[in-house]
Amino acid sequence: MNGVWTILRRSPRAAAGAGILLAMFLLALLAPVLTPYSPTSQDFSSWTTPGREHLLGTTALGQDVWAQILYGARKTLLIGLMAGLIATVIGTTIGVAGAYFGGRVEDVLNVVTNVFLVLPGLPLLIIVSAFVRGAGVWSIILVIAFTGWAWGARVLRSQALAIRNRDFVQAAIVSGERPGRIIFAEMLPNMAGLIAANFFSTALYAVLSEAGLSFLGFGDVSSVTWGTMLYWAQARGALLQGAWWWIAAPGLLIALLGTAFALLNFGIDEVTNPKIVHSIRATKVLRRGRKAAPRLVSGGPEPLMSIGHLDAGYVTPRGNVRAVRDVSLDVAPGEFVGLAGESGCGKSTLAFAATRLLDAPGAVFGGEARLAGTDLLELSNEDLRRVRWKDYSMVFQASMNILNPVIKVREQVYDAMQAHGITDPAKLDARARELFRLVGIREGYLDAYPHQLSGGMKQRVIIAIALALEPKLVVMDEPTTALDVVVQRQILQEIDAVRRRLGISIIFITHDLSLLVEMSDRIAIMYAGEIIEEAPAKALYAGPKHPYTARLMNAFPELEGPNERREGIPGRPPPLSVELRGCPFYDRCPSRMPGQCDEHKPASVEIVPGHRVACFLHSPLIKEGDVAHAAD
Ligand SMILES: Nc1ncnc2c1ncn2[C@@H]1O[C@H](COP(=O)(O)OP(=O)(O)OP(=O)(O)O)[C@@H](O)[C@H]1O
Repeated sequence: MNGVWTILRRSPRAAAGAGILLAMFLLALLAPVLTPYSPTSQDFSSWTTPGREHLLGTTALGQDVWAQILYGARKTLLIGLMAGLIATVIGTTIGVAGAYFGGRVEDVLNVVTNVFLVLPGLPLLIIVSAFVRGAGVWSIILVIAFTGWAWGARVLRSQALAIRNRDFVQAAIVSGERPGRIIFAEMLPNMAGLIAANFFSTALYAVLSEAGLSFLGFGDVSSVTWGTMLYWAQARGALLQGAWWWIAAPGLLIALLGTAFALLNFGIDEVTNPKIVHSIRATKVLRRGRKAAPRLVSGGPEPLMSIGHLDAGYVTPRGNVRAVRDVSLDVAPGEFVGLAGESGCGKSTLAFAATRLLDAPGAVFGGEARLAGTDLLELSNEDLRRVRWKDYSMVFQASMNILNPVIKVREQVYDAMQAHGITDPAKLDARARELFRLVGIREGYLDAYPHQLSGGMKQRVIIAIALALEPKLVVMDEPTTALDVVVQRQILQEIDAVRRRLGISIIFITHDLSLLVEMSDRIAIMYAGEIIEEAPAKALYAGPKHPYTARLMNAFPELEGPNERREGIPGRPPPLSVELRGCPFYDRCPSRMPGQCDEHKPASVEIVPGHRVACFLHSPLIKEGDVAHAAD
């Protein structure tokens, strides 16, 4: 339900579509209240023009057109929605089953889908409906659903294939979950936006098909729908008689209903595609208790990026996974901030949420992400498009896969610049060459295709694109993890050189704490969705305060000195789908204090300027509630 409200709130198109649809539902429901006449009774004089007695005039047989419109809405809506629903269920089942099971099943389902796709739609509809002619509204619904599911199956299969390869689905398969559970609990919720958009586009197809079939006389002409009204109007020569109302009323309403479905389709796509679904209920709950975001570096410069009390995660059928919990983090202009922590602690969710890229079922539950004072989470999609790439950009681990293999690198580098108004060919060329020099690729590769470049070069191209408009901030989530260590180091050195030259800020996410110590001005350590320690890199290296940071440091080899055997951290982080009481590291902490650390949550406290830690060893008296109280 939250998702529905979010879509309506964020997309004026979806809201307009829903408004029109609601109005039509009301017309259909309130038909007996809105007209005293039956849609089929022929009690009136023929061809009466619209007026007080007959709002929309009468037909050749003396039926009231307004009554026909009201009662016809019932069947037209029923046909549109039910045919849309059935076609979506068939399309989703076939698309997802093919993607999930692969092999023979996928081959067979693909052939079936392709056969339906190549058969021309209208002739197929006409042939099938000719067979079931006169069999009633439900046969029309089934005919339309039967001929209209294939396109949805194709689209949903593509998305299901992508989701099936995601880590959480692979993990569910490996852990032996049943296919039905994986499909319904893991995959389908991730496809909700596309399934809903597909439903409305199929409903649109159904309404238009019913109108077309009825108009041609292949519908159930004995029942009153907007489509059969058109059929009878045409058959009785309404236009020749000048009875425009008989044609105009159902015609316009069909167009309006089609528009409503199309608007809902676009609106859902607009909101679910641009990577954010706000959970309003959760947002409200969390905002009620919002405190002022703490400034990280006391007395430091005004931050460029200020993430304040950000809560984000995933909406799943088993409840919300709170992968980012009340995280506040500031980044000063030109600063290199490293974010480290074990796998699954929420680093990527934080990066995606703060840059408005969190895909459904990901959701921002509350908080803010201000870039130069503007909260990115509040921007309209249009405004977001304006600032993305220009004011901030992102490089992710698999970013190099976004390069289109059949388009030359040059054009793909030009893309972002052209989208922001740089169109002069000479300027584009000069800038592209400069960027390539900056990230250490020979300019000649501008005219290569991506498949001619190595993984390292492709990732450099992505970094060049991210820097193209000289953004103030670049968020990098494991940008070099897929590359070998030598290339990794070279690229990182170049990123650092570019940052210093252009004065951009960087948020850099990695598992590799030793790398961060070398590169960063400041480091934040994440654990179980929270930032548990943050400090200047050198201070953190020299004296980590949180037992987790200390153990994390110990798990990596020293930068210098003899090689020693490193210890891991025994135990596992707590699940993020449950509320945590006390310190999240309690179970694994060698210094835990029963009665204190498991009962109370330690607040993040600045123990020396610029060094914050959330641990009772260093802030024994301060619990989270105390801080909230003090802030009030
Ligand atoms: N689509 C999803 N549905 C439910 N939970 C998810 C989904 N995606 C991620 N999670 C969970 O959210 C938590 C945080 O994941 P995230 O990818 O942000 O961690 P991370 O620190 O970036 O991990 P890594 O370093 O391995 O990339 C994990 O526990 C993960 O299982």
